[in-house]
Parts: sequence; structure tokens; C-alpha cells
Amino acid sequence: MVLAKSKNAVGLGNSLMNDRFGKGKGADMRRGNQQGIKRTGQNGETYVTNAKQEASWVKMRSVTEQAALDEFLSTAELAGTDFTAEKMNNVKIIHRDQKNPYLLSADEEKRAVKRQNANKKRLTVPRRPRWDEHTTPAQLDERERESLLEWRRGLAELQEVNDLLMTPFERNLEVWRQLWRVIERSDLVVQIVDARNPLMFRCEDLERYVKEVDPKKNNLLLVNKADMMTLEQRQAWADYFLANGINYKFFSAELAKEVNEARGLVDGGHLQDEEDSDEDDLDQDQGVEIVDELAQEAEKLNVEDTREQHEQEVGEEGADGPHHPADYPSLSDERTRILTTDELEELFLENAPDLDTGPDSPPRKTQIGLVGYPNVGKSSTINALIGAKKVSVSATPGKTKHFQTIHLSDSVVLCDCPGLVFPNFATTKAELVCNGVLPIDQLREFTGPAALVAQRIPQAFLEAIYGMKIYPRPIEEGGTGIPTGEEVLNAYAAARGFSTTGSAQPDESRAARYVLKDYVRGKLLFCHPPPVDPPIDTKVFNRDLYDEAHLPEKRRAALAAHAEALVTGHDDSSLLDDAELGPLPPVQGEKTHRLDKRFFGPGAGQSQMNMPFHYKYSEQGTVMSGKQLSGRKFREMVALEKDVDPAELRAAGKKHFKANKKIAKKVRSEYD
Ligand SMILES: Nc1nc2c(ncn2[C@@H]2O[C@H](COP(=O)(O)OP(=O)(O)OP(=O)(O)O)[C@@H](O)[C@H]2O)c(=O)[nH]1
Repeated sequence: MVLAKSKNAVGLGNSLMNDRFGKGKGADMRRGNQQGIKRTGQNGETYVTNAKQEASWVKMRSVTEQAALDEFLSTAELAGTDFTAEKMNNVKIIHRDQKNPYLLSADEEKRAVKRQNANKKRLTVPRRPRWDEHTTPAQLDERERESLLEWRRGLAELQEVNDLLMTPFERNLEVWRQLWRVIERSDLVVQIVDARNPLMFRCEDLERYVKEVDPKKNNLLLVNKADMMTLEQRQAWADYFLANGINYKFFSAELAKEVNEARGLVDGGHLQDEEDSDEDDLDQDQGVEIVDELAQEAEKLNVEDTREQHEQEVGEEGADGPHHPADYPSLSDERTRILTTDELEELFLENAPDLDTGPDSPPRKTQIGLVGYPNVGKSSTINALIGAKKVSVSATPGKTKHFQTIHLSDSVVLCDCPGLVFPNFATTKAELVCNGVLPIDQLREFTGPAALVAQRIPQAFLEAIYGMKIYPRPIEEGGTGIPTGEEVLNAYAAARGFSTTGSAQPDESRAARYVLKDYVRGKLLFCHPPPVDPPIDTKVFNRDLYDEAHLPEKRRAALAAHAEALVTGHDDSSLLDDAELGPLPPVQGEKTHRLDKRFFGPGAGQSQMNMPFHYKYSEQGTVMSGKQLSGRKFREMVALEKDVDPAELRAAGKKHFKANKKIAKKVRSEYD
């Protein structure tokens, strides 16, 4: 019997033949010698292997995913030889493409985490080889290649022998060279991490490496996006960081930006509005007043947090306790404080070692290196610090490619390193997508990440935020009581009218892109608890994130109006349409009512002081005590009042500043 050879056979021989001599590949290969070779991986991701003589800007492309052949070829390139010689030297293929586990069961995950913990110490960053004034550039180049090769072999072995899944860590020598330079020149290395999963983004070995380069250098963990956390969550993480001796601070580039914007709006508004300056001069003062007020409210944020905490702690006894910030000395809780930009700058100087410039050397500025994964908010942090837009900010991972220096003041220089993915363990690729490490637009396998979203975000909140109805399989028919990823995507696709061409089925893949981006962006919010013993229940940890305060303004208004319509009997389901996403199907009444009860009933959710601008206001007759109104929310409200898209309002920005300001005032007076 002759066995047909599998069409899908993917041995090295096949890979080589296909790659070298497959249709149209020869030319690619030749081009690759000059330009680097762009490839498409098994999961649809693209990546590039470096050719030897590339221009440096080409070399800076991130190389994070490599299949067998590419790993083999670039290993050969790094080793300064071609692949034939490498093969003859009997170098074995050191890395197979990672498995793509769908999702792990609780037991599997436990086992995986155990294996990860046992091997944690082996997660290293590559070291720059030693060099001195006698080392020639060519020698250094060769040593650096060797060092990277050794490092990659070690990690590949770690993965293979222990069956561990790793982040698609950076393999491009040029990117690591940027990091080495940033570390060498920095007095303080600030690792920026995403507050939703700080440990996933923290590289412990980087801290060790910083100390190895010079024991006088210091490390700081900056937990950015802290606006996404509740005070309780910050407390839990603060306890963990302190217990583990981690030098950390909370920050929010987004909040800092809003304060900057509020200030800039006034300045910019004056400049732009010269032509109608005689309209009413009084307005300028009022504008300044509004912004001053906003800024003051932002400054009060941490005090408010502290007060709230104090009131919780003292309970009834302290009901008529102190009311002035200065009356809370014991609660000036530095542990959970979200720093302002001024405080952050001060902190940089405090944490940097004393500069040993010597009597003859000129005084120099303190160098602060900013390092972190793509998308954790390095550019946003820098923008917030310089208070003006100098670095372009994007929601697409991997924008900053070369490190840049920014002279922040007479005493501080910031050094922004390209976003790079450090080697770290991951349980699943789905987790990597949800953490924003793998780009969503290039995603083919979306069921795993969608399942994580469905598991983490309560059904009722998903329904409320998207104004849709999810139909999970009933428990008696084998359902779990929690919708599957597919069920969520189906509901979303149906609500938005996304259907596949031809078969007119719900377009889950398109729905997945929206839902997953909302998750990465934090519209669908989930924060990981610190890994403590006994473990913290993630549902309890996150429960305060799914209340009415966390719904976008428009949805809140629409739902409230709809609830009222139900009471008065004038049901208008069009109120539930989302202007950004298109109309929803009709007949939402019963669902909304149920949601209102579940979410918006008395005591159903506690508001959190995690946004900068807050004051009491009422909406649709509901008093929402202690809610905050950020600059963005404020814009949304004005947009709602003017019946325009908030994005439009923002774009119009300074031009219509005065007109908007009047509306803003009106809205505020109505809601105050
Ligand atoms: N909610 C919230 N979002 C933030 C914060 N900081 C940054 N973001 C958002 O996170 C995304 C990524 O921010 P960037 O500043 O571009 O991130 P980066 O680390 O510089 O990314 P690379 O340039 O790719 O290295 C953007 O959509 C920001 O708006 C924050 O403090 N809070």
C-alpha cells in the first residue's frame, strides 16, 4: 500500500524547499539578502529576519515570532555564517513554533504556573558583552551577536525541555542594542507596566541587569494606567509590592494628559479665538475658572480616595470626622497615591543616585531611562511629562522604534527606549492577545481571547455596554451559566449587523476585533489580582468595575432614558442605538429593565474615585453621588447636549472653545 504524503507536512526539508524554491520565493530570497525577509507565520502574523547588511532603520523592525526555518536562518545569520555551514556544524534547530493551546483548565493552569515559577530565574535579558577602549567595533559587533545567540539558545532550551509557553519575546539584536544603550546611560531605569497585569509586564531580570551594569543605578516600577484600578485594587497591589520589596509608584498618563489638556484648552483657546475676542471677554475668565477648578479637582483625587478609605475604616464612629485634607495625616497614603506629573518628576530625581561628576567634569543632567512593553504607555507618560505633544501616541503596539532623548528640564533628561517584549512565561496565546502583546489586526485565532473576555466580563455588563442580548446555552442543556466567547461574538455581530458575505452568518471575526480592542483599551475592564496566598477571587477583586459609573456616558443616558420610558409606557428602543456602532435590533425593553435592576439598583455598585475630576451631578433624575467627570466625559456630555460625536467635538477643539465652554457651563449648572 502506498501512503499518500500529507500535504501539511512541515519538516525542515519541506520548509527549506518551499521557502527557497517555492513559487515566487526565489526572488524573495534574493531580495532578502539585501532587505531582510518578510514572512507570514502559521497564525497569520508577519515577521522579518535580518539580512546582514541592512540599513539600521530596517533592522529595527521587531522580530518576535519565528518558525523553525526562520529561527534556523537567523541563528545562522547571528552566528555569522550561512545556514549550510550551520547545518554541517550540526547545530540543531533550537526552537519549534509554540503550541497554540486554546484555553487551559484550572488544573492545567495550576501546573503551568508551577512550572513557570520553578524556572522563573532563567528568564533573562541578553547581556551586552564586556568591552573597553581596546575593543574594535567589529569585535564588539561579533561578541554581541554571540551573546544574543547564546541567550536565544538558552531560552529555546528552557521552552522545549519544560514545555513552557513564552511571550513572543524580542529577538532582534538591534532592539536589544537600544536597550543596552538606554541602560548604560541612565541613572534611574523606570520600567513602565500596565496596571491591569503588572507582573506580566515586569521583567525582574532587567532590574538585576541594571544593577550589574552599575550598582549605583536604580530601578523603579511605574504602574501606569492606574486610573483603570479601584482604590481597593491599588491597595492590594501596594501590599504585594511592599511585601516583595518592589520600588513602585502608581501613575496615570491619561489622567495627567486630561489635566494638561484642561490647562492647554484655556491657553490654546485664547490664542485661537482672537477673531471673536470682542465677543465677551468675561468668557476667558470663566474659562480659566473652569479649568482651574478641574485642575484642583484632579489634585484632590488622592485626597478624596484617602477620605473615602478613612470613612470606610472609621465607619459609623467617624461619621462626623474631619473634612479637610489636612485632617487626614495618618491617611496621606503614599502607597496607593496616583502621582501627578510634578510629583513624578520629583520622584525621578529622588530615586536617581547622586551624580558623581567629579571636580573637573562638567555638571550633567540626571538621565532617566523609560523601558517597557509596547503599548504600556511610555509615549503617553512622556507626553504627560512634557505637557505638550512631542512623541506620537498610538494604540498600535510597537510605534517607538529608536530610543530618543527628551530634555525635560535643566536637571532631567528622559530616554525613551523602543517598546520591547521581554521573555516571560504566558499560559496561553489568548492571554497575550488580551494583554495587548499580540496585535489584534493580525489575529486569525480569536476564539481563545474571546473566551477569556466572556469569562472575565460579566454577561450583564457586556449586554449593558453594547446594548445587546447574549443567549448563553441554558444550564439544563449543558451550559455553564457563563456565555462562551462565541456566544458573545454572535450577539455582538447580530446587534451590529455584522454578517459574513455569502452565507450571511454573524461575522464573529469582525466582532472579535471590536470586542478585543475594547478589552485591550480598557473599555471592557479587568484587572488581575496580585498572586498571594490564599489567592484573591478575581470576581470579587473586579466586582466594582462593572457598575453604572463604568459605562460610557452615552450608554448611561440611553439606558436611563429607556428605563424611564418603560415606566411612562413610552418605549423608544432607538434610544439604545449606539451612534458609533449603528442601530440595535428592537425589543430590548425587558432586558434593559433587568439590567437596570441588577446594575443600577440601590447599592448595586460602589463608585470609585479613580478619575480626576469629580463632582456630584444628577442625570435623568438619578442622583449619582461621588461620581467623577473627567475631561473626556465632560466632552461627551457636551457632545450629547449638542448632539454631535465627541470625536468631532474634540477635533473642533480650540476653534469652538468659547461656544463649547458656554454649553459646558450650561450642562454643569444643570447637573450640579
Ligand atoms: N486609561 C489609560 N490609558 C492609557 C494610559 N497611558 C496610555 N494609555 C493608552 O494606552 C495606549 C498606548 O499608549 P502609548 O503611550 O502609545 O504606549 P507606548 O508604550 O509608548 O507604546 P509603543 O510606542 O508602542 O512602545 C494608548 O491608546 C493610550 O491612550 C493611562 O494612564 N490610562
